[in-house]
Amino acid sequence: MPHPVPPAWHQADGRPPALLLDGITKTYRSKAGAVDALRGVTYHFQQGSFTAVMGPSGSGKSTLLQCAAGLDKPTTGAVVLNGTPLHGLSEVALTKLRREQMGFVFQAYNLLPSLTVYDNVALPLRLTGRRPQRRDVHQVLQQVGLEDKAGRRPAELSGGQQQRVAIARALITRPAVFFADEPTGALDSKTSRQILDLLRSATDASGQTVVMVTHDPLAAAYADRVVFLSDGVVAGSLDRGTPQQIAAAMSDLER
Ligand SMILES: Nc1ncnc2c1ncn2[C@@H]1O[C@H](COP(=O)(O)OP(=O)(O)OP(=O)(O)O)[C@@H](O)[C@H]1O
Repeated sequence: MPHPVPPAWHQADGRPPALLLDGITKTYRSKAGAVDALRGVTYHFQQGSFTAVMGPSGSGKSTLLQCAAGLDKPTTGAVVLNGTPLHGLSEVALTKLRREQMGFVFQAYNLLPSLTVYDNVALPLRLTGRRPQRRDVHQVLQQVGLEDKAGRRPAELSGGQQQRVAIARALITRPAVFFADEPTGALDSKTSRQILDLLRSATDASGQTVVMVTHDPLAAAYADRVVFLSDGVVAGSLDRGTPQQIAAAMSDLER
C-alpha cells in the first residue's frame, strides 16, 4: 500500500521525494541495556539533491544511513524510496530494490580481491541478472578515470583508485540514490576531491540523489545541504555552507 507522502513534501514537478524518512526511531537492545540511536527523524531528500549528514560521534549518522538504505530496519517509522515504502517489501523484493535503485560507497571499498576491476564493476549487473555490456563497463570506468586499469586486481591499486572502482561499481546500475558513508575518510585531500567531484556530478549531470555521511566540513561543502544530527534527532540544516560555516555549526553542536 502506498505510504502517504505529505503533499507539502512533493516536489514542484509533483514527484515524491527520492527518499522520505518518516518519524524513524531505532533502539538497539542488548544485555547492557537499550540505546536509542534515532529518536524520531523525519526528513525528505529531494530528487537530484546532494545532502551531507553530519553530527557528533554517536549521534546516529551511520544508523540513519543503514535504515535509509534498507540495510537495517528502523524500530518504528517508515522509509519510503521514490514512493515505495521499504517496510512493505519482502526480503527478496527489498534486495532487488536495493540492487536496482541504490548505490553504496563506504569507507572500506568492499571490492572483491579475486576479481579484476572490470569484473568488480560488472558484478552488480550480474547480480540483477543482467548481462554486462562491455561498452557500459568501460564507460563508467572512463567516467572515474580508470579505463586503463580494467584488467588489474584491487590490491594493485591505490586507495583512491579502489574507491573510484567502488564508485564505478555503484554507477553501473544508474541508481536513483547513492548512499555514501565516509567515502573519503581514508583518502588524501587531492583524491578526496576527485571522489567528491564524482558524487557531485552524479547529481549535476545525471540527476541522481546523494546522501553522504561525513565528519569532514570540506567534504560536506560539496553538498547542497548539510543536515546535522544530534543525539538521534535532526538538530538543524545549512544550505550551500562554506567549510568554515559548516565547521562552526558542528562546533556549536558539540558544545
Ligand atoms: N549494533 C549496535 N548495537 C548497539 N548499539 C549500537 C549499535 N550500533 C550503534 N549503536 C549505538 O547507537 C548510537 C549511534 O551510533 P551510530 O554509529 O549511528 O553513530 P554515528 O553518528 O555514526 O557515530 P560515529 O561518528 O562515531 O561513527 C551510539 O550510541 C552507538 O553506540
